[in-house]
Amino acid sequence: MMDGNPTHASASNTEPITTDEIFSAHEGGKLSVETRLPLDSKRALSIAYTPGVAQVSRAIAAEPELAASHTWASRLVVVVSDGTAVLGLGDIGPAASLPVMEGKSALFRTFGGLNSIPLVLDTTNVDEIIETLVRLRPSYGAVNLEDISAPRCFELEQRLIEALDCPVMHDDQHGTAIVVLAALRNAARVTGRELAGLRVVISGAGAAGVACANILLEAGIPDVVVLDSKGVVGSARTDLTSVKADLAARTNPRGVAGGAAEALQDADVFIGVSSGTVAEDILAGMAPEAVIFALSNPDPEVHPETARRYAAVVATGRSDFPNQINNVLAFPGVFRGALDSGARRITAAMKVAAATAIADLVGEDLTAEYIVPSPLDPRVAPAVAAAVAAAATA
Ligand SMILES: O=C([O-])CC(=O)C(=O)O
Ligand SMILES: [Mg+2]
Repeated sequence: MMDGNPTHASASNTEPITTDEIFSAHEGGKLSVETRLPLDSKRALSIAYTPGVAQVSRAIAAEPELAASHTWASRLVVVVSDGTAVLGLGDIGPAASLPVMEGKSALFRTFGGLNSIPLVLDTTNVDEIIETLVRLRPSYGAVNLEDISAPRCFELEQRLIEALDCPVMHDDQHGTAIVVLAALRNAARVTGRELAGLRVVISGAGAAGVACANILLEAGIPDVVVLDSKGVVGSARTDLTSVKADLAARTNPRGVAGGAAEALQDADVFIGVSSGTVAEDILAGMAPEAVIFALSNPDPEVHPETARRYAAVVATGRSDFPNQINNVLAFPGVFRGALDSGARRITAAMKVAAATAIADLVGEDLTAEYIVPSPLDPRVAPAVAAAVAAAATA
C-alpha cells in the first residue's frame, strides 16, 4: 500500500491521485503526539506535571515494574529502520525512509490501537543498532524492524531477540510470511487441495523469501523449493551464505537442481518475493489449478493478467488488483496480541496463529478473487491480536 505508485485510487474516490495531493498530505509529517490529560488549570498541572509527577517517578524508582502501568513505554512500538531496503526502493538512507516509517506508525495506531514512533538510525552497523536499541530500552515496549537489508536483517533480528526482554519482529520477514501463509491456506481451500500436499516454489531468498519458507515449513508444508538469483538453493551449492545453507538443509526434499524452469515444473504454487521476472513458458509448466503470488512491488514478477492464464488463483502486493498481500494485515495485530498477553517473544506458533486468523476472516465469502481480507477491514487486527495472544499463553 505504500509502494509509491501515484496512480492508485483511494477507496472513497476513484479520481487519480496527484503528486500535489500526496506531497500536501505528507507536509509536516504524518504523526503527532497528543496528551491524554487536559492541562487547563493549576490543579491539572500539579497532577500531570510537578509536583504530582514526582510521586510517580519516586514510586517507579522504588518499584520498577510500575513503569509498565504508569508510563506509555510498555505499549509503545518503535518502528526502527536504517533505510537500507526501503519498500522496493533499495538503500535510500534513514531520512528518506522516514515517510514510510511514519506510515507504519500510523498503521499501528489506526489498526492496532497502539502508540508507535519511528526511529531511523544513521548507522548500518549491526552492533551499533543493537547498542542503540539496548540503551533506549526504557523508552519502549516492542521493536518493529522495518526495511533493513538482508542478510544483516537476520543476524540483527536474532541478536535483538536475545538482547531485549520484549517483542521484536522484522516486519518484512514475518509480517509478509504471515500474510502469505494466510493467502495460501485460502488458495488451497478454494482449489480443493490440502495445504500439506502443495508443491511450493519461492523465488527470492532475501528477508521475505527466507521467512516465507520458514513459516510454510512450520505450517506443515514439506515440499518447499527456494530460488535465488543463481537457481535452486540446494545442498549441492557451494556459494551459499549461512542463512541460505541452513535453508537448503531444510527445503527441497525432492532434490530439484537447476533454475526456475526446473523448480516450477509441476509446481502448484509460485511465490515471488524478488524483484525479478518469470517467463510465461516457465509458468506454463506448472501444475493445473496453479497458484501465483507475484508480490514484488510495484512491479510484480508477472503481470496478474498474464498470471491468470496459467493459474486459478493470483495475488499481488498491489492495491489495484484483487488479493492484495501486504504485511499491514499482520503487524498491527501481531504486536497488539503480543503486548496484550505480556509475551516477550513472538514465536513461530504465534505467527501461524496470526495467519490462520487472517485466513478465517474470509470465511464463506471465499472466491479465487477474495482469498485475503482487505487491508482496510477493521476486523483483521483485533482477530489477529486475539489469536496471537491465545497462542502466546497456550
Ligand atoms: O510497506 C509496505 O507496503 C510493505 C513493506 O513493508 C515493504 O514493501 O517494505
Ligand atoms: Mg517494509
